[in-house]
Amino acid sequence: MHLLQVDALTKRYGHETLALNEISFDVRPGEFVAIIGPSGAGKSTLLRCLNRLIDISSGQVHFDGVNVSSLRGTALRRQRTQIGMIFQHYNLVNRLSVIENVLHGRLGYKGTFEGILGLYNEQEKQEAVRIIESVGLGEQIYKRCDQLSGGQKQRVGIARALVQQPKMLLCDEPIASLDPNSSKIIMDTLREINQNLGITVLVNLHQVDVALRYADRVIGIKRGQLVFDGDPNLITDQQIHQIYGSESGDLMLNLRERYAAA
Ligand SMILES: Nc1ncnc2c1ncn2[C@@H]1O[C@H](COP(=O)(O)OP(=O)(O)OP(=O)(O)O)[C@@H](O)[C@H]1O
Repeated sequence: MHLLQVDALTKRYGHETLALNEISFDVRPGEFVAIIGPSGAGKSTLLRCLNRLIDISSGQVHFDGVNVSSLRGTALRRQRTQIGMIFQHYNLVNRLSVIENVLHGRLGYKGTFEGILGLYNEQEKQEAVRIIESVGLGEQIYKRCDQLSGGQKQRVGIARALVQQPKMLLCDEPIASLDPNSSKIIMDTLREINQNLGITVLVNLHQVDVALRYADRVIGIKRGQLVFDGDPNLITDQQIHQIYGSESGDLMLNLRERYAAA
């Protein structure tokens, strides 16, 4: 049984740009999948199509047995509670506290009235505190988000996604704005969530070495097409070259240096 089934997914922006060209793949529950590819390959577009932040031009996406390709209104909102989203630039409300931002993850479960008034029940608040503590932000619960470091902000983003009680996390370049130390904390946190809570993770990454280190499976995208789908241990220099083209020379050198140092 697959959690996610993507069939011939195509996305055009206007008449000019074919951002995704008939992409097909399936994801089983509990997989940790890294999506790699050069800038402009279509990685962000892919994640945004999967939870319908943007409309699909053609093809189909099934999530947990539901065809999400054509969902609208309440049905789409309900569907989105099942999928947590984590962004490169965190998408937090900076003037609000950590717990207020995290509770925003519950909005998909609320009616408009409750949502506008920010009405959360005691159980939701306790669960939010527990999750904030679990990502190591116990001392920052009432701090405004503009007083946090980038790595801490991203942990708020992860906590906000987790209070949704999602079946899958979609992470769009979650470490692209972070230093190596914070990046490691975020990737370790995502791996723990995957392994301990069984939540399926799809993560877009620029850094091939990080993808190879953390993922069970790598999907390579180039100019909107799927050009690799498999075990990260089996990816060859030639395949990295195929995905990254002329950028791959430095990449492969970096990879070899890193593995030699490990
Ligand atoms: N809103 C948009 N309107 C028009 N074209 C877009 C839009 N968003 C993305 N594109 C185009 O679609 C293609 C895929 O972009 P996308 O952002 O999905 O790639 P990416 O692999 O995530 O790149 P990066 O790693 O640089 O974020 C690019 O050609 C981009 O210019």
